[in-house]
Amino acid sequence: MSGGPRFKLDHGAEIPAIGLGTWQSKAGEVEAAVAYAIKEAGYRAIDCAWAYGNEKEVGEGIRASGVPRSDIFITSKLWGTWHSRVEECLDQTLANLGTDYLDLYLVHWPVPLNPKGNHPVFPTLSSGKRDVDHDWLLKDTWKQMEAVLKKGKVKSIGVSNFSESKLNEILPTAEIIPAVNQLEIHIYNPQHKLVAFNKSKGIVTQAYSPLGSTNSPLLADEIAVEIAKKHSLQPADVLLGYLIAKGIVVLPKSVTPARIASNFTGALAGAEKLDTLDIEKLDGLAANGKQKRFITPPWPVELGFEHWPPLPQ
Ligand SMILES: NC(=O)C1=CN([C@@H]2O[C@H](COP(=O)(O)OP(=O)(O)OC[C@H]3O[C@@H](n4cnc5c(N)ncnc54)[C@H](OP(=O)(O)O)[C@@H]3O)[C@@H](O)[C@H]2O)C=CC1
Ligand SMILES: O=C[C@H](O)[C@@H](O)[C@@H](O)[C@H](O)C(=O)O
Repeated sequence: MSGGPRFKLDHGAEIPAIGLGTWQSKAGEVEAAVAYAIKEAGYRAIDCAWAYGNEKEVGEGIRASGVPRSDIFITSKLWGTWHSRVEECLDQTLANLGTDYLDLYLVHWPVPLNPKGNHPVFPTLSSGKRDVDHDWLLKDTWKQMEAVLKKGKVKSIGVSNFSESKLNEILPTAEIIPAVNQLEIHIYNPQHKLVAFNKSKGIVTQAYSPLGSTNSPLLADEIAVEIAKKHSLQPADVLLGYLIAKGIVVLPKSVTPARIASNFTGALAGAEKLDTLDIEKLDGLAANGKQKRFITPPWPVELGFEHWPPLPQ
């Protein structure tokens, strides 16, 4: 099976420490990227979402790899307009991907959106603000997540973009603890406290945008470059290896074959070569003036995160 190192989830399943991201991977590019990642570069995990609009092509890429479905860890995510209809959104995702189960299903954001609004993905009010369903409770979304798990349609369930306060909206009534919390985590937004909170609850942290997303300044960070030079690594290897060394799953996205391959081998090399001092230096960057988030959609509700921009007026 391989696919690199794996981390244990609380209920005993295992999750590959490296997965390929697919957000903003375009039609005409993503099938080849996914097939290459699995067949040539050694990936065994793919991170998808209903909202990315490219799940059909991702599924084609998985099949084109020739690697059996059972060897691949597929994650997808429930979008906000579906919080009150979890199984329906999941069924669309399963049909899109051409599979009858997911390895991991996540609540994409802790923000239920109006299912009868003016747009199926991003409903808005006349003010232009996103149309949030303020009457729907996250604990009821979670009940439905538990139901699809019990039905066998998904092997693990988790959340994404949940702060400690949002986790506390579901934990008291949860029968099943989220296996994973997928968050924006990288050297400029390490969220040390939230990662520790996840750990205290047995929740594995996954890092999205681990390279700093599109046009990232992280790859040129002085300290990351210095550590890369010291170990004959690329800066991307340092950014990814740093997270894996801390027990955090990384989800680098690329549609460029050379980067898909080097992110996989480089992440492993980085995790092996970085020493305690390197990790300490990288851990301290955000607190020393480099704190920055790259993914801050204009949700008109408090998410409870540190370092989140003011809500839209
Ligand atoms: N749960 C959530 O809300 C979110 C989840 N995610 C998930 O996490 C994944 C990763 O996050 P994402 O925001 O895409 O950002 P990443 O940090 O993975 O960065 C992706 C960008 O970096 C480029 N890149 C990739 N590898 C290298 C490299 N070795 N050297 C230089 N540039 C490189 C890619 O370009 P190119 O493709 O052209 O090679 C792309 O522009 C997403 O694809 C998605 O699956 C992301 C955001 C939010
Ligand atoms: O997973 C990727 C991100 O969460 C992305 O789906 C959102 O940031 C979305 O573009 C939004 O504007 O809300």
